[in-house]
Amino acid sequence: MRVKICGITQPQQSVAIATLGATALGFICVPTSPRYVTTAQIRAAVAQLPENIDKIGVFANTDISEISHTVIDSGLTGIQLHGDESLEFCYQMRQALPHVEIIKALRISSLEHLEKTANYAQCVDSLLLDAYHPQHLGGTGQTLDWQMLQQFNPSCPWFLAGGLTPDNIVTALSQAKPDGIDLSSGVEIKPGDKDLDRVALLFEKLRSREQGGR
Ligand SMILES: O=C(O)c1ccccc1NCC(=O)[C@H](O)[C@H](O)COP(=O)(O)O
Repeated sequence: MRVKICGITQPQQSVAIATLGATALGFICVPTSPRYVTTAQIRAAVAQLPENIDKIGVFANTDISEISHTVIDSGLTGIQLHGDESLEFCYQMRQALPHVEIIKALRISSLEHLEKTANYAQCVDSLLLDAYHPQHLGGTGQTLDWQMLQQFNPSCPWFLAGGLTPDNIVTALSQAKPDGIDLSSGVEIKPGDKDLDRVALLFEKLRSREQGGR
């Protein structure tokens, strides 16, 4: 299972989190976020990371040329579109960056929202389902209704996000069956400052769940 830890701001934490077992790290490129990092900060973190770690930039309602410049200048291997990006935008993004992973994040508050995700599955590499919050786009610690996701099986791989923690991850995965998980505030001391003990605990929980066959 892919494990993405999002909202990294410190290069030394990115290396430690990769060593603990993360397969992907997320860097927030949304200036209003308390976890925002500049292109230069991302470049510094990426330079210290092994090649097999996915380096994902998180954008919201940013134009294609700005995203492309950030990706090229920083060495990101993927982007996560976390705003109101249309299907058309995702197709154009694919043409602009054909070799970069595109993840479309969708903030879900109802079954209707969930049904709309099918269209995006055609034009991106992966979906990421996050919880809806009226004021904030992400990193809110709000959980999704995992029960609603029991039958969710889109035509592309998907990440479960939204309020996941080392304490609730086993319950979440007993209900939803994602290809990957994404955590931010559930493994933080404060926004952008990850709690490495909580990250280690997360991987312990995932390992013992695997060993128990759950
Ligand atoms: O984390 C942010 O500050 C953020 C700001 C603006 C857009 C997206 C943002 N985060 C995106 C993520 O992928 C988070 O990991 C996701 O929302 C889950 O966060 P959490 O509920 O804290 O685990």
